[in-house]
Amino acid sequence: MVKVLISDKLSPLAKEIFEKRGIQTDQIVGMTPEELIAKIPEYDGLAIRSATKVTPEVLAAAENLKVVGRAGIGVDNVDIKAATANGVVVMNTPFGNSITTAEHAIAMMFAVARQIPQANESTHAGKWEKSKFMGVELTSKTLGVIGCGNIGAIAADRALGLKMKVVAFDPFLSQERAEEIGVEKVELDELLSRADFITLHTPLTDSTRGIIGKDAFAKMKDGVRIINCARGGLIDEEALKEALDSGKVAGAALDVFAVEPAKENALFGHEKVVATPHLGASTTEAQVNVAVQVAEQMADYLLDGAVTNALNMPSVSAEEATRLNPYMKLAGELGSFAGQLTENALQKIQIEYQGDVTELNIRPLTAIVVEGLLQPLMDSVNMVNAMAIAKERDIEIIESKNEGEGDYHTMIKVSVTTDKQTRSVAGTLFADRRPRIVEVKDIRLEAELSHDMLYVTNEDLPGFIGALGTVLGDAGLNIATFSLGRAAEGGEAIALVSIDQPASDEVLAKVQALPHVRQVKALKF
Ligand SMILES: NC(=O)C1=CN([C@@H]2O[C@H](COP(=O)(O)OP(=O)(O)OC[C@H]3O[C@@H](n4cnc5c(N)ncnc54)[C@H](O)[C@@H]3O)[C@@H](O)[C@H]2O)C=CC1
Ligand SMILES: O=C(O)CCC(=O)C(=O)O
Repeated sequence: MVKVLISDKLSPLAKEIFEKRGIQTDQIVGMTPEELIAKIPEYDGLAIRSATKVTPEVLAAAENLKVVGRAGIGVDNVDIKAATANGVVVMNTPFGNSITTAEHAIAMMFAVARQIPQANESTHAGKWEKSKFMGVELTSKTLGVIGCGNIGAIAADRALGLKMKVVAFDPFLSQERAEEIGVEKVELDELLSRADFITLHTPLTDSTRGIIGKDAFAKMKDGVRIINCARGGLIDEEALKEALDSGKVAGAALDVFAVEPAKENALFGHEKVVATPHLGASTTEAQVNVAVQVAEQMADYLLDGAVTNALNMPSVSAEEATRLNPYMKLAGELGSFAGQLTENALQKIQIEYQGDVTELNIRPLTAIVVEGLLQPLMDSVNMVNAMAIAKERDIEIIESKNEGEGDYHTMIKVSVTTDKQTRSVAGTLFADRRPRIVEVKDIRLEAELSHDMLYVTNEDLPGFIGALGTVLGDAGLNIATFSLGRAAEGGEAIALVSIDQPASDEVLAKVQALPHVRQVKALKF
């Protein structure tokens, strides 16, 4: 039975959805890394928020794990490289909490502009410090948005509604999109020098870590206010403290911290700092959205092979998955066939899609061909990591589509180039949707693959078939199917023989010794 572990606090709807779809689900929150490592081998799926750290060690222990689902956006708590290498799909829910998080950023902007948390505390203490809490208006002020993706764009939209001017820095923001949102696209330095308020909405990556540090503060207006509802590591907290102390920065509203959970931080207790404990996504609506979405996505993948919002796999809808399934089998068989015939270092894989298959999403098909090809070389390859492994090994992959039909209504041809030669194998789906091999080394034949096969190449001369049948019969091997093809009369011929039991090395040696045999190989599918 398929099993999922929920290791963070998620709406109970997630468990309900998993169970309704027949997936056994355990929720264990607050495990230590060691406890998670001990528990994870039991599960096919792991559903998390931000507290669980999916480290290489966790992934190495996760022998049955197929998918990690992040109920939220940021996946900096998941080692995606290690997940890919271990063949684990990583999914997130990119829109479920965007509005909520953008609203939190706007709430934090008001809080820091009017010192609401500080005034609240003072008023509760009976101090009535009316003159202490002089604020600033937002109307007509300039908001600088760093990272204008989903959340940044919503925050910008809300700020425009508050009659602010919005400038945005985002290297991937097009001029058209900026105009559509209603923001002025600027470079970072210009944003820093013009903004009265700055809000951060980028992921934490190597290029964004510490994007707001000493140098950036020096370029800002005096009295600027900073809001961070993205990730703690974007701001150098020491530099921020200095800028707050010097008066350069009038206030900071922080939902996220360099180290979380943040029980201690140099900024805590600072009178100009408003802090919340990573509450950006914490609304009822957002938590329902992300929990439902992650559970549906993970169940779709585990049960039907549909891939949505994966960070390390191409997307495949449930409808596409159904149409793709027979092609996946064909692509896997072609890859595996070519891989078992390949004895030298792979240099190039060419995959040609012809006819009906060109209407489908070919990326997962290519991934599965490459998986099949690499499998004889390594155990740990699967369709999630196959492309990355091929890239690492400098194997060139070329896909091409030819919409017109050839002799078959649909065909996939895989050509493999090694340092010695190029070999190809092609297959189609017949009306029964079962795969058939229709070409090997440009020689036509028609074979359905089975668990144990013999691949024999020989010179096309009389007597070979009888001799081969005798060797197999003498060894007690029953022939299930026998497919033959030849380049030309008397030329190279290929036999693909399906046998009911595997052939021993001794049988293979006897076949190899038959007159006119060039090569014999036992294949497994
Ligand atoms: N506080 C919280 O609870 C939450 C925090 N987040 C954080 O918010 C971040 C943003 O989320 P979304 O807007 O949904 O992501 P997104 O992917 O839609 O947008 C991120 C934007 O940052 C831009 N970007 C990337 N590198 C940049 C750079 N060096 N300089 C400027 N811009 C850069 C990208 O081009 C993209 O447009 C997430 O990565 C996550 O870390 C998300 C949800 C909740
Ligand atoms: O799950 C949470 O509360 C945090 C949300 C978050 O940071 C994200 O979605 O990136």
